[in-house]
Amino acid sequence: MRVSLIQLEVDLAEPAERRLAEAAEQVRARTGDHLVVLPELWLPGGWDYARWDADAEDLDGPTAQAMSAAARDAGVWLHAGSIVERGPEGAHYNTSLLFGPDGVRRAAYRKIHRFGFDSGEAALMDPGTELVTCPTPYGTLGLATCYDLRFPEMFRLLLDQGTEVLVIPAAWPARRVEHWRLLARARAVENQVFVLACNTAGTQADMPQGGHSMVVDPWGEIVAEAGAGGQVLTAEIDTALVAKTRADFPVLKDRRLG
Ligand SMILES: NC(=O)CCC(=O)C(=O)O
Repeated sequence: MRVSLIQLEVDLAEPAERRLAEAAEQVRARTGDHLVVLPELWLPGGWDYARWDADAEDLDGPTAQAMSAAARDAGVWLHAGSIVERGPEGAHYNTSLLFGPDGVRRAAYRKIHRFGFDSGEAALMDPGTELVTCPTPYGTLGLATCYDLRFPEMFRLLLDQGTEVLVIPAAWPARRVEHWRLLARARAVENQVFVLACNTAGTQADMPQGGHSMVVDPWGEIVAEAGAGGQVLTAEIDTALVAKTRADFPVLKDRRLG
């Protein structure tokens, strides 16, 4: 399958409507791809906490509607990155959305691990509680978001739910970009899955973003990697490699602790 990771250079000085229209245009331009991925919180910004309450939307709000239409127009599976979801009773979630090529929402994942050590996201967002996987014609996708990448136990659980391709949108800063590169490969190697890790570029709320979106195969090889700036990273991947890797090097059969 052909995948494209749209590493958006998020400029929060730009009006949100323009950023939404531009992102939708970039998705529409990916006709011919099978799966397109956008980063975490690319519309409200991953680090501009002050905007989150005002920018919160419901699951069928303006971002979801624009992304649904773009997925349908392009005829692609679209992981639309994440929104600030306005949940029931004043709750807020960092929720990623997956649309099928018909524009129908197939999955919504509320980020489980919140970043900030009692401030920022950890203080302002509520934690998700459910793992999310979604079957597609190209294999089962397992959804995770940014900071989740640091919690390997989550990925074992996603593996046990059939994940073959992990899709991980992020707003990961430049100062820890080597952690990002290392952990994306580690999650691929230890679970023998493809990892599609789509980061943001640019600077948000004085926090330079790391870029370096990556497509990693189940052997841990980097199939494609972006630079630091805004970029569309496209790669061909063969998801049959998941079963082949697990058969040729059956390390997962030696698990003893669950
Ligand atoms: N948006 C995030 O989850 C940031 C995570 C991060 O900066 C880190 O894990 O380091």
